[in-house]
Amino acid sequence: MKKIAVFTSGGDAPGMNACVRAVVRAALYNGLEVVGIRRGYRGMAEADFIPMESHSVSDIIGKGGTILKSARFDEFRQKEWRQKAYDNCVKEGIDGLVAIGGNGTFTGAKLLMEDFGIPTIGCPGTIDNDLYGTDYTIGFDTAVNTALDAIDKIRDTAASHDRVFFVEVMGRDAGFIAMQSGIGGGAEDILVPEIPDSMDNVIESLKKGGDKEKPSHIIVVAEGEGIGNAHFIAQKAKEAMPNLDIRVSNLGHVQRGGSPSAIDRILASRMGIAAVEGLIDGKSNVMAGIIDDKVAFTSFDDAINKKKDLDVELNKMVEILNS
Ligand SMILES: Nc1ncnc2c1ncn2[C@@H]1O[C@H](COP(=O)(O)OP(=O)(O)O)[C@@H](O)[C@H]1O
Ligand SMILES: O=P(O)(O)OC[C@H]1O[C@](O)(COP(=O)(O)O)[C@@H](O)[C@@H]1O
Repeated sequence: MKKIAVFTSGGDAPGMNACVRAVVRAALYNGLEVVGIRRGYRGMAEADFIPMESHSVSDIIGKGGTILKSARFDEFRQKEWRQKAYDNCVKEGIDGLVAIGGNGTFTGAKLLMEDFGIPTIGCPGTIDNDLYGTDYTIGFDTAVNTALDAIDKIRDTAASHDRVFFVEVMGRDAGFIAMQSGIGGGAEDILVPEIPDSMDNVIESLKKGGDKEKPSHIIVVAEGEGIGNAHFIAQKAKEAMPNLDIRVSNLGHVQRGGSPSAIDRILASRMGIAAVEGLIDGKSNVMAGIIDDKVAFTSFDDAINKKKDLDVELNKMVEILNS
């Protein structure tokens, strides 16, 4: 192996830059040439390559977003676009890839590998933490802390006005951010897609709040919650309990930005180095994750298809901590 490429794709997650830096520096350390591909698979199909030197990644470890930019590029589902991407990689002399992203990014990488045999290792980059084969994904810890900071601030105003707040956090299909930020923020209730909920349960929880002379109430709602989004749930709650002063706050994309936490910087650096060392060792079609604080490689198939379970028992804590 002589020359590898690194790219970020799908969403962006705080810590992706730390991962790009680790990949570049680990490649150079091991005597490999390295290029960056801008805007993920779009850049691969459009030959948007930039040579990376050690200084190219100076001063990015603490920066949010991704210097390589990210893109959602649905055309990559078609083989003709993957062919173009592969041809560009061959022209550029690339013989290994490090893909930083989530499920979709790994699906694209797996198809590229199956179609053309280009060795690829993935690093899990998504704030949602919903990837099998790693205890935590790059960006999750920072996103939880961002959500927590917002919940603390919402608590101040909720308490002053005796209000009920439904706070929606990200997590398209998973409740990891909701569970951790909800517990850390002292939420009275947490609604996640992994636990079947009903409006009756929500209303019961709101009534309990009233009984305890604790009229301010924070309910954290994961984006993928089965009942509906925070606005819908708030509207139903208002219909059932018109006397409550209810507000909704959707934290949105602020959760994807900002300087990565120490945990994310270190996680991303470990994963980036592991990906390069994995390629050098002849590994491919795998994701470099960290399980029980040790590097672990998991096949793209498993990372994509197996579901990482949220520990639903954590929800029991919410009941105990609100008694
Ligand atoms: N089924 C697929 N086949 C080929 N490429 C895919 C597929 N799914 C996703 N991709 C590529 O990966 C990119 C990132 O996927 P996406 O689901 O948006 O984000 P993430 O990687 O964070 O899950 C897509 O924009 C597309 O270029
Ligand atoms: O605005 P976008 O880019 O479509 O992303 C929104 C999505 O990004 C996420 O934060 C994470 O998505 P990725 O797994 O693609 O990184 C989801 O929770 C959310 O639904």
